[in-house]
Amino acid sequence: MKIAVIGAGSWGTTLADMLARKGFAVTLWAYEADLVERMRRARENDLYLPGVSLAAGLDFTAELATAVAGKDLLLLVPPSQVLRVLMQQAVPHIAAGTLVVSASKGIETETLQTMSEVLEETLPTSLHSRLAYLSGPSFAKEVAAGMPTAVVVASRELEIARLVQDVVSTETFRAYTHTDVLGVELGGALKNVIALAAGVSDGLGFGHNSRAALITRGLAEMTRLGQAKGAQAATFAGLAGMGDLVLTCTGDLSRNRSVGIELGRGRKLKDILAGMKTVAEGVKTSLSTFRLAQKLGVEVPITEQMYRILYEDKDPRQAVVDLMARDLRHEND
Ligand SMILES: NC(=O)c1ccc[n+]([C@@H]2O[C@H](COP(=O)([O-])OP(=O)(O)OC[C@H]3O[C@@H](n4cnc5c(N)ncnc54)[C@H](O)[C@@H]3O)[C@@H](O)[C@H]2O)c1
Ligand SMILES: O=P(O)(O)OC[C@H](O)CO
Repeated sequence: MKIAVIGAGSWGTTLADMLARKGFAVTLWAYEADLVERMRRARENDLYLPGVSLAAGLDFTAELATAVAGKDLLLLVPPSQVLRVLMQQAVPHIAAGTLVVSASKGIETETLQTMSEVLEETLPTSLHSRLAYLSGPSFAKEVAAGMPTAVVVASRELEIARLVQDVVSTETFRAYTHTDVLGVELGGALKNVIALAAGVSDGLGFGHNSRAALITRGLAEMTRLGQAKGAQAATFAGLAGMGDLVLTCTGDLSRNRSVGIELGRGRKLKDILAGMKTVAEGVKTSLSTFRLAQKLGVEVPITEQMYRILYEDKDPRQAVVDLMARDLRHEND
């Protein structure tokens, strides 16, 4: 099977390396042409995955058309906000019958569309039944180090999910199948917003009680919004929901949680982002999720406060006060 991985950030590079080691012919497309040159020479992604020696058979290119042409499977791993433009450029070169798997976690800010909605709008209808989504608790660094990891592959067509499950699973990377595409992709996108909030809580010096409350009530609002959009509630109790939420709200490797910690310590968003070359998807997804929730008439109190901290420069301490002062209610309301 010939595979192209689109996006050479830490996750795309890790997945490309893993699949090349499994014996597939893998081409990794990078946005940065100079990075391609360096990866070819040193077999290391010094920008996004330093210190990891890449598989001998892994091929690199900065040409998107070359990357996608003649492939059996495309694994899409760019930041979510650029998926649309990349697909618009790639479409004329994608062969009929190609499997297309998205591993990006986010919601477009302009359209409020999820990755499945973006792909269904940009790819020809003939490819829609060939689409799948990879999500779940998976820090790239830990996967690259061969640490046991469990993820979910969702597709509306169970057969396609099974096919992709077989392709991506290894001795240390265990994929489960799912058919709730929306639930799986929303779990991965929405948890980033709650992870920012958990970081803010840590940065403010709050403790385990606060974090546990954010995780649990965060899951409640993720589920509420997901259901309003047509996802299944049970999906949010699985790897792509609760699993990824716990990982990202507690793990020191999370970029989203790290950004939240800095905000909680009083740094300004633009200063934090200026020093970052990696993507913290939750920053943009806070905006899209808050707008989406307003559009669907769903209450998302944690996301709303995160949006106000990020986009209205609200003092994080006041955001906590406002969250705690809301009307008292039943837990399941
Ligand atoms: N890193 C992880 O542990 C991890 C795990 C699961 C899912 N993800 C998801 O994978 C996606 C990619 O994240 P990552 O962590 O691999 O990236 P990263 O933060 O390591 O690197 C940033 C990436 O953005 C790319 N980029 C920047 N500007 C671009 C542009 N204009 N056009 C195209 N590409 C551009 C860079 O080339 C690079 O590939 C995100 O949606 C993320 O949520 C990441
Ligand atoms: O580092 P983060 O916060 O982008 O999280 C990475 C992955 O989504 C964890 O599953």
